[in-house]
Amino acid sequence: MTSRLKQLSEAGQAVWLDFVDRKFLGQGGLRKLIEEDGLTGVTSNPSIFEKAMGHGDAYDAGFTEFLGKADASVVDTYESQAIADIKAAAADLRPAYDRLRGKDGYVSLEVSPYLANNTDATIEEAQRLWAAVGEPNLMVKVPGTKAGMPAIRRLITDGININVTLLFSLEAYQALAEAYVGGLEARVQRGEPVDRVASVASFFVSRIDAQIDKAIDARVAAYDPESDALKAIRGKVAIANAKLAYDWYRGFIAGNRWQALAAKGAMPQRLLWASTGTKDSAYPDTLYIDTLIGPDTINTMPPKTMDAFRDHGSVHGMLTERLDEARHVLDEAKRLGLDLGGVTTGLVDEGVRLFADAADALLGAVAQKRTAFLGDRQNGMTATLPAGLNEAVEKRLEQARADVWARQLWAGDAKLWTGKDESKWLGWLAAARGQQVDPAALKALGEEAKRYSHAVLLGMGGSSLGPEVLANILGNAPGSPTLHVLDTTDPGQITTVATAIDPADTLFIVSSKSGSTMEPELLRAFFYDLAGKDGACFVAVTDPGSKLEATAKADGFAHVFPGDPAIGGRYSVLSAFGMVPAAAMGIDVHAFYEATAPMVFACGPDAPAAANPGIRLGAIIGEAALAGRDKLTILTSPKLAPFGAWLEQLLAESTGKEGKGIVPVDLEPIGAIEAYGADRLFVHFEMAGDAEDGLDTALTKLAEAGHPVVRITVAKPELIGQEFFRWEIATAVAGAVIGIDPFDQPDVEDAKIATRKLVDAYEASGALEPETAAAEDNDFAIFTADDSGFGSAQPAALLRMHFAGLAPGDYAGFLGYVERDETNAAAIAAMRVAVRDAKAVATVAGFGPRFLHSTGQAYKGGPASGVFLTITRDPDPDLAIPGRTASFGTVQIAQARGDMDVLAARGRRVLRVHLKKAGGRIEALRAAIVAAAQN
Ligand SMILES: O=P(O)(O)OC[C@H]1O[C@](O)(CO)[C@@H](O)[C@@H]1O
Repeated sequence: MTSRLKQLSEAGQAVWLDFVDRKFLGQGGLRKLIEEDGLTGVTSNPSIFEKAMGHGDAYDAGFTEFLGKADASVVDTYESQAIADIKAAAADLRPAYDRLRGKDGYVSLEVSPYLANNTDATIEEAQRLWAAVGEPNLMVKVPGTKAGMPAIRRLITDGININVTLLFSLEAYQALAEAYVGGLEARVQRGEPVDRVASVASFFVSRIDAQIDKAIDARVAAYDPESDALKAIRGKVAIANAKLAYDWYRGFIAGNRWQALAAKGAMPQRLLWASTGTKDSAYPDTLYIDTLIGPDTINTMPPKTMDAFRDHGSVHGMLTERLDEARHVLDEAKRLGLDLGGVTTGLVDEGVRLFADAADALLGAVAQKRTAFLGDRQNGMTATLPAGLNEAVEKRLEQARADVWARQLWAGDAKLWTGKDESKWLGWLAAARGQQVDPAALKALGEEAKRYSHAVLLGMGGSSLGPEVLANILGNAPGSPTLHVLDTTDPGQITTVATAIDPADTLFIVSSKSGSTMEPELLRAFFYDLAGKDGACFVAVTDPGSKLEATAKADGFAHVFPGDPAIGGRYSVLSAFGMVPAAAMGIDVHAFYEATAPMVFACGPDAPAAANPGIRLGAIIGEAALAGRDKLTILTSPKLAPFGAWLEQLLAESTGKEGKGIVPVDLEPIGAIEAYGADRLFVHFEMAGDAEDGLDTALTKLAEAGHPVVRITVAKPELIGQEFFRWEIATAVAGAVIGIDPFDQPDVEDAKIATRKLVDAYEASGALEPETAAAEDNDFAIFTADDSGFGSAQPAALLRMHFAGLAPGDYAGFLGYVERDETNAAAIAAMRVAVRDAKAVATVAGFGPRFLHSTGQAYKGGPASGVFLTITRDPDPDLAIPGRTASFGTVQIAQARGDMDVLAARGRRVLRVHLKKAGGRIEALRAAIVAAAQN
């Protein structure tokens, strides 16, 4: 017996398959349907590909082959496989296409549903897919939205075959017919052929009944007086709607306008019945086939519906029959207030959303496959979160997916944050792909730098911390100079570097985005003098037009490398600010970007929130902060320890404002469980083969005790660039979660102003403003912001009172305006441990003025929970600044005082200890703090 499906084609209706799958195609399933059932077309959509690709392993070999050639974005990975399937289906259908001379034999591939409301993007994507598939029997599928119509007209004009999807109403269908005909007429006008441009109008059926029937059922259940009339049209509205669309089609193609095109060989835009699987089990499963048969139409069926029709479908009930009844059904629907217009409008939006949801699921699944395939080429991340936080994170990720945060972020949509000028600060996204630097210039610099044994980078905050990570984690290549980073005014530290180098054998890199930051300016003056005013061994990295650029030109610097003004300092490491020093150290910048790329792809606009490692991390740290776990505690395996200083400036300066934000806790030695309050989130970084004894067990115990623990693994040093990028995305996303602008630093400026005031006064008068200690002994002089409440207590008593104020959720900050060396670092670490263990609070530490350009923002502008101890001393020996009255030591003290004034003005609890020469200096303070914490 002839297949029942074949009988449909005999009745003039083409049978298409609404399904694609790699195995099915590979096993000849489509060819069998073509042969046995007379099938002449295939349709696909994001849901179909999600079912095919998102589950099972049928595509694993394809993914492996594609990604094995070069790493790629999530969407490119998906498309590579979708296009392969579409090409395979096109090949199977090609004999039919040739035999029917282009009248049929098509396969459809849909443009991204994310573009459904964007005409230009739809055009671009359709043209791209058309070229990528490169088969004449492809139909690019475009949603029939308002924005879709002009795109369709344009694409038809271009001669691209178009399947228009998501048509529900007669009005939309008529607008589409206008677009199609308009496109063909434009071709005729240009003298181009129209006989091989094909288009179909996919009219959705069952979804209409699903909505209308629901409304009917609700009213019947509520004993509507019209219940009988309502029941009489149940399950009939969608078919009536389709029949009238077909009736309009017949009238239209009979008209003169169409006939003129037909005379030139144009093919009518056939109606294609889609959404033909019944949604209501009370209806026959072939309802939307049996009733919609007619010449020059298509019915695309999912395999189940096709099987059902093959088994028990009936070929009767032509579309042209009982049109009066159809009109009556629609009249009745109108009379009964069933609002078909509202339903069909709503269904377009819902259809777009459903396809976007399916695309999210599909791309999420592909992202996971991609990550699994890449193995340790992409840094890993796992999170163990307490139940409440986990729930909040998953909820946030779902919101981020539905509200398209990934695409909003990459498109620079300020609405993701506070709607201010955030869109101007996203240059770091392109920079991560190597687009901000000039590779040839960097290569040349690398060669040039080989003539030096040392390189010294002079910069602050973002301009110094990234290069410092690169120097400490990657180091210089053999034959290239060793990089020293100076981000201080501390005379001892400057002297240490000045004596470690030979100025005649050193390349100096002056790095400042603004080009007006005080510290690099003073350091430049100092080293320029030291190098005998020879600009040839200096290079500058600075934003175009800065004061530093002018100085560099005037002083004959060897090169000036431009930054991108659309990148803030703390997001600048993957731009010239990180890559110039990297190149100078002999690091292969091109290879570095390649090693970073997997994370850039993984965090791309096409990776839905839950499968996007940057967004997931941002949701975790943002939600943790909202839940009071705002002390992000950084623990690392030894080789990754230098990363913390860069990370803390990124997090603190980006999020710590308006009394909100994340307080990063770096270099605090791990402690016992009891030492940690409920305000912690632990983040562990581990380089392969670098595990620290006992740390893993300690982390497991912390997680078991209910603390959130995120673990990040890095296979080798070269992959550190991935963490720069992951955390930049995460920080930007955490900003959105917390509700702040992650790209400004509103509280940094005040300390700079206060310092300048003090230094200017010094330059004018030769002395800093006098100050009176609140208490003094042989070791220390203690200064308070005001003398209220302290009376004439002894230093020890003042310290005790200061730390006694620490409550759960507070943190203690040690701000040392002393040389950043091992002795001081160890002493401060011991102070932190003593306070943490005694008070169960988090502790932070910074060396001044370095931290002023980093965590200083959060200490002043973030949560008001900091209790600070500023540590100063008179430097001995001090160091003169060329051309200035003030010495480096004076500037450093002025910075400490200026910072303390601003902290106090912001209501932060702060005390300053000035270490006296007579005492044991830092050791004496360590002992005093240990004692003060105990009481
Ligand atoms: O590169 P610049 O302009 O010298 O700024 C250095 C650092 O100072 C800050 O502006 C904070 O003071 C940081 O954001 C920045 O990274």
